[in-house]
Amino acid sequence: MSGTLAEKVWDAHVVRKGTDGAPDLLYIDLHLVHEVTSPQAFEGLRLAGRQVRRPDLTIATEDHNTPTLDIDRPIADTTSRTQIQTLRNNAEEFGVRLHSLGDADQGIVHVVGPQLGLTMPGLTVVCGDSHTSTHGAFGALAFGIGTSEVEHVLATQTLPLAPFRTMAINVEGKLREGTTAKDIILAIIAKIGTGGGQGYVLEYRGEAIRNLSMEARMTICNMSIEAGARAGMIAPDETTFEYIKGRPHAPEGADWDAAVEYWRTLRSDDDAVFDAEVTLDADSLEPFVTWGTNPGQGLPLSASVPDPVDIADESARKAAERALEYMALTPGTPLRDIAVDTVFIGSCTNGRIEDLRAVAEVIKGRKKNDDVRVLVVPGSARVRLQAEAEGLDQVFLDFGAEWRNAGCSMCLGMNPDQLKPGERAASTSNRNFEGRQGKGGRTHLVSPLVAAATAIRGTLSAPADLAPVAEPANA
Ligand SMILES: CC(C)[C@H](C(=O)O)[C@@H](O)C(=O)O
Ligand code: SF4
Repeated sequence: MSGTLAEKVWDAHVVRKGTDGAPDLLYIDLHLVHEVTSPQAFEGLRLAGRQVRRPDLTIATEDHNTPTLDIDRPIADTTSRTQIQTLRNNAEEFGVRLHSLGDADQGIVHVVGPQLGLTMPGLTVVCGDSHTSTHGAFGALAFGIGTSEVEHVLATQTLPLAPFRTMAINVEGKLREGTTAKDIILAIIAKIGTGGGQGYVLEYRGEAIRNLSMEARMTICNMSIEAGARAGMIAPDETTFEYIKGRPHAPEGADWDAAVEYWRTLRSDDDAVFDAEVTLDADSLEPFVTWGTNPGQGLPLSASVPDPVDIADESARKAAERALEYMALTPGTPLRDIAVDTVFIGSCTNGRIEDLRAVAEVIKGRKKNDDVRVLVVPGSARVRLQAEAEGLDQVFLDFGAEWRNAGCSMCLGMNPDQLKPGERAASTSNRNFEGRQGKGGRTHLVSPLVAAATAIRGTLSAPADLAPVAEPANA
């Protein structure tokens, strides 16, 4: 029977089929855990006298509450310290592997899983975190779950899941220079809206997707949730296999060959029917930035702040009015004229080594704008080590940026890295809700390339807006 990628992975994991509209019970292959959504789940186990059913399929890391400075000192903030200590206690009590601050494999949960080779095609992956959709880039069915579901998975390694609908997102053509995966996903969300993916598992397909690296594919799947989707997926291919091969948890020898043979079957059949289809043209795509307070309020960088008067739909108009007021923006202002005081480069959307390389390439030999504070926060300690091995840290420091330790950091400001009221950031993260990066802070979501150029010019900019670096006279 022909099916979509998502249906194939789902069907391979049904432990018990639901009848009369009841959810199917699915087997879970990988459970990722962090400090924010796990304390009550472990407490639930403790109260019920239960164990973690499969500690070998469960892995925890510290990310949201970790400081990015002075990580060898006790965490100053009491709430964060308690949160992290609780995870450490739980991991020890229940025998769960934990990568703590200071460990080379600590980092944002969605950066750590793929990096260790734990995230693989065809797996079901869950985590008490909405951006678990990131792992779908490998052809895994990856869902964010709530704390009570975390407890259920800890106790049983299964999860009852309601049926989903499928949406194909076809991104055809070739990306132009200066346009990236981030621009693709921001454009998709602007097109279908923050509720456009509700109830769906999205499958990103087409030439532009096939040409993307794994890291870029993760950027896209990461933000599926910002379109309201249950999950986002991309069929695995040679790029996927290449990325996984040789990683600490990747299969080896005959197991590798068998795995790849199976992984090759994980694609939507040519005659598979999707419940919905959307198409985006990569050829005409420009760098995209958000102007509002949800990830769907985005436009090409060459556009101007929209005038709510021109928005026909009343609720969208009201949302735009409110967003512009919060963002302190005037309709008609060219987006390129918007000055920021902070540039944040990091998060599970764009905190991987490739993102840091892309930024370094743009800023090399230049200085940041005097009025802008630039924070570069690697997505994991490994990314940090790799960047340092490549000398990227020096490029950031010479530029005038701050080079920090790994974690979620200013993506959501659960640690000291926050915007002050009224401050405005260009951020490579995924959410621009009111107060997301600090109370009263204003966020423009951008790609790493736009972040880099903005840090130089001080206003939202793309690398194409930069004057060439002057060659030394004696060169
Ligand atoms: C803290 C966590 C539950 C949350 C999420 O689920 O996404 C966070 O990671 C975020 O990005 O807002
Ligand atoms: S980096 Fe941001 S989006 Fe990703 S898990 Fe952390 S807080 Fe959530």
